[in-house]
Amino acid sequence: LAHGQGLVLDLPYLEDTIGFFVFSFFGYRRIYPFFLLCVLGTGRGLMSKTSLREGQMIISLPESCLLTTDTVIRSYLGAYIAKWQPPPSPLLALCTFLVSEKHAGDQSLWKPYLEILPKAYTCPVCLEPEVVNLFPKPLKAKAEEQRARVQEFFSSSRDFVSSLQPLFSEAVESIFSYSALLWAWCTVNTRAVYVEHRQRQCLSAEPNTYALAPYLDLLNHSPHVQVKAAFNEETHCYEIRTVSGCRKHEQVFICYGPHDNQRLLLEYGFISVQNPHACVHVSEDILVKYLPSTDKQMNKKISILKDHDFIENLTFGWDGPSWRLLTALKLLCLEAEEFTCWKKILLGEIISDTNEKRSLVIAQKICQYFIEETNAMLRKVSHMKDEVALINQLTLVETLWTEELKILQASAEILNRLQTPFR
Ligand SMILES: C[S@@+](CC[C@H](N)C(=O)[O-])C[C@H]1O[C@@H](n2cnc3c(N)ncnc32)[C@H](O)[C@@H]1O
Repeated sequence: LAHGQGLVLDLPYLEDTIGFFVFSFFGYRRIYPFFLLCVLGTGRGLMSKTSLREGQMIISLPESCLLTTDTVIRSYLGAYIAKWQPPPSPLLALCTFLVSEKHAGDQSLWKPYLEILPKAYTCPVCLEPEVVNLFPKPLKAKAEEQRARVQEFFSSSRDFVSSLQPLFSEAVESIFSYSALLWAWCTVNTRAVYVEHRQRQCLSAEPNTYALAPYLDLLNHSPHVQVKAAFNEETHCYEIRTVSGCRKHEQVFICYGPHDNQRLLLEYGFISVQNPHACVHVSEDILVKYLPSTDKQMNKKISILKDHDFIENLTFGWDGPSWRLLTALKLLCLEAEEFTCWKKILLGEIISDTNEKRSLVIAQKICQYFIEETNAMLRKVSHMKDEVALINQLTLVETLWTEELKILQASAEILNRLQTPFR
């Protein structure tokens, strides 16, 4: 199997577990051409028993199978949500329902689904701070934002959660603990599909676009496939069609979006090896690191880049430095007498051989700096793997840095070739 060794389980198992839920519980008996497949590396996934042609339906899940805020509002929680002021957010409503149903155990109608949900997640908010500390700088900042957002989500849930006490014999604080709400938050964040719902007065005005889709949410991500996924208003089903087709007995992948690895780790807790969208981000401080500090126009150049939205999304990728990164460097490398030409640079024009050459040299230096930094981080992670009992978390970070190193090495080679005409 492309993603490591796997174990194929046959339909009886599927019927026993989630099959019971989707096929029997909802009286929904359409048989999909899938086995459930256990794959190391991607977690569980689905495999097609037949080949799927371009445009063919992968899965069509009826609205009644979706777990949305409508489900929550129709439930025993609905009355509590309706009377709570200010109205809880759609995310809080869903998370509260997930925790409450999990607590209900055998009594929950959603038990078969809840049982197959992961017990733990690997989004940065779930990782140890010493592991997050090993992230590339931009990801580390986003991971810290994520942690702060989840903590705020938890503290702002306290009053609403207290209002639910009449529903439970145990103290609500112990049921809706930080770890329980974190688990629910990660479940929604990593598994929900996008379905627009009408705004409900009993919920806050934040986006109400989450739908948990049992069975469908076993589909793993590949950046190499294309799918069309949306809620079909005519059939009232959430439908996914393959655009690229799928071979018989292969795992069926969908594409969560054209995300780079840092985004995949941040939102879904995994890294995609050989991801064509993977890249290494160049921040402002690194961009100017190898430029002469004596350049009197440097501040002006930086503010031009900022005004024209050229200071962010500067990257190295498998194809070398991005056009945006080279353009920013060309502008920063302008000689004093060329400075008036800055608009031409932003339009993609070549100003002079000197400018072309200088910008490539600086790009190469930045790339080399990143290669050294990446190698140092890989050594650090490797030492920590010997000492700290966080092997899975450290392996995740190691994979991220290893992929970044491959990208930088490819970029360095490309930059070498680009400089040949100027030697
Ligand atoms: C919608 S679920 C897919 C089903 C999941 N594998 C499971 O066992 O429940 C999304 C999660 O699956 C995992 N995943 C999806 N695609 C992956 C991939 N290409 N490589 C590794 N893990 C992947 C990640 O943990 C992600 O958060």
